Amino acid sequence: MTAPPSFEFFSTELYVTAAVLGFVALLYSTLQDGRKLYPPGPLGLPVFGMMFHFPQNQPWIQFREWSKKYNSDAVSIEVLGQRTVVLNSSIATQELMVKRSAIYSDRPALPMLNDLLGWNWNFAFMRYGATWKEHRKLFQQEVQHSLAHFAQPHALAATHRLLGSILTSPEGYIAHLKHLAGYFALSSAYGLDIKPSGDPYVEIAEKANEGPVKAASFPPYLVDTIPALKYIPAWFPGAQFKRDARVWAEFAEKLLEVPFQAAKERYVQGTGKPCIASRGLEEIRSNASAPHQEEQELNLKSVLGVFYSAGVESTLASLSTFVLAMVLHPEVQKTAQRAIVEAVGDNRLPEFDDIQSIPYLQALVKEVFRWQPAIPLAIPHTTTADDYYQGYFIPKGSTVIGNAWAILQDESIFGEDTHLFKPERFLTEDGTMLNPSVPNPDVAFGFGRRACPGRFLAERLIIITAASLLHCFEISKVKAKDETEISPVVEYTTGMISYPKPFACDFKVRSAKLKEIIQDASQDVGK
Ligand code: HEM
Repeated sequence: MTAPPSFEFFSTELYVTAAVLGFVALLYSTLQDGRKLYPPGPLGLPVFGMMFHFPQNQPWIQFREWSKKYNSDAVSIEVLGQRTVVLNSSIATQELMVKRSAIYSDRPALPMLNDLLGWNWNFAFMRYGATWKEHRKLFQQEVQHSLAHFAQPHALAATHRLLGSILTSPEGYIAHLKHLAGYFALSSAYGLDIKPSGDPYVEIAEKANEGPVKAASFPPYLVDTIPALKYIPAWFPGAQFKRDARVWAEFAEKLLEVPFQAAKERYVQGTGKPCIASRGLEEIRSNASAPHQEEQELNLKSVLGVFYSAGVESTLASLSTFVLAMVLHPEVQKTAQRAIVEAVGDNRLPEFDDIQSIPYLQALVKEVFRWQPAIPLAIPHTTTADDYYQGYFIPKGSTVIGNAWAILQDESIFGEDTHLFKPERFLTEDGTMLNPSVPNPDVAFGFGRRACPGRFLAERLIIITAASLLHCFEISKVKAKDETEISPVVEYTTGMISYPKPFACDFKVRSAKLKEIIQDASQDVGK
């Protein structure tokens, strides 16, 4: 992971340009909006607003603090005339991002990402409109079909390879978890069997991913606040962002093309595995008389291109949180292991049909999503019309952020001690069933019409991975030379995706029999 961008990228010349443009924008918006009352929040400097005081480290925490300080679940700040509204309660996100989703579902224009990095084919960052609707519909339709037919075998294969890798080199567990997520994305989308290391498709996808990770982080690139900056030439002092963009754009194009062409070739030769690409291509071919064949293929290619970029890092962050929670809470681990062994026995690996009968495991995975959401502020939405919330004015074009982290910490929703990891909060008092009166941690997957459409794929992969790791291994703290245990600290990174900071832990296989079963299962993957 590369560090999030900072305003230090920019030279004095750019700041002066920014200040002039910002002043004009501010004057314009002030004249337009008159004396309307915005959601409260810190004012910052004249013209620049909060540009130099945008919270840099884990802004979700600061946003909740402001919400308390200003006694309002909606708070807002302005940067160079652009208003950002942060919603810190479930009531506010339900009211605005869900009930009024017709006007809260746009994305910011993101010129850095969409224009300079060439990610405009990715519907996760598209403006709300006909093309976004078409791509999202196709994505959902393909995911649904995949869930019913082939996602589970792909997820099991990825999990078995993970178990084998952890058995061989437990210290590399983060790389193995990432490989699991990448394997699942590329095999279910394109039918590709990626190599355990040095895979060329993964290299392309990883390089391409650096672009959105940087461009979608907080604080935003200056060019996203002042789109006119995208026209300055790459040689201009301070225009490092344009030079970076050129490199990343090349990989965004490769991510779109290279795996798709590989899947198409296999499909044409009849050698492809069941996957979304082969099914989509088959559907296009079987409708040969329908118009716009090329456009349909382009849509399929674009939708497939989203799988790796949208799914891998968020899955990795959630699974890393799972491992951290298991290391810190051996008692939770033991309870889950007992429940899994009771359902699965000791002579085989867990399968999807086992999951329904293990409510404790289901509660545990919900708690992973709740305790430390992988994307604490989701992805920003934008409004397409003026609106009011509790008397406050939210102008058209405002950036709207749902503070998922704050909502998932709300004790009035999830019970007491929400800062603690306690799967029991999702269970009935006797611990035998999921408690229907405690809501799912849905907001970990975003809000309204833009909520994560890959959620059910991600949940299946994560729950079978958690079940398999717990069934096969004891996950524990590492020991120092003097035999004392080293307890990891709960510390998270800043950025659109938030990961636990790296920590060491140990995986010990639970029996010789399981070791054999893992070796057999992992050898079969990719054959
Ligand atoms: C634990 C794993 C995951 C988490 C926590 C997660 C979370 C999220 C969140 C918070 C958003 C933003 C929603 C919003 O704007 O309100 C999102 C969007 C999205 N996610 Fe996921 N996601 C995960 C896995 C996946 C996977 C595996 C895929 C694909 C297979 C995927 C595809 C997408 C797409 C395409 C969008 C953009 C939707 C749109 O703009 O219409 N996600 N996800």
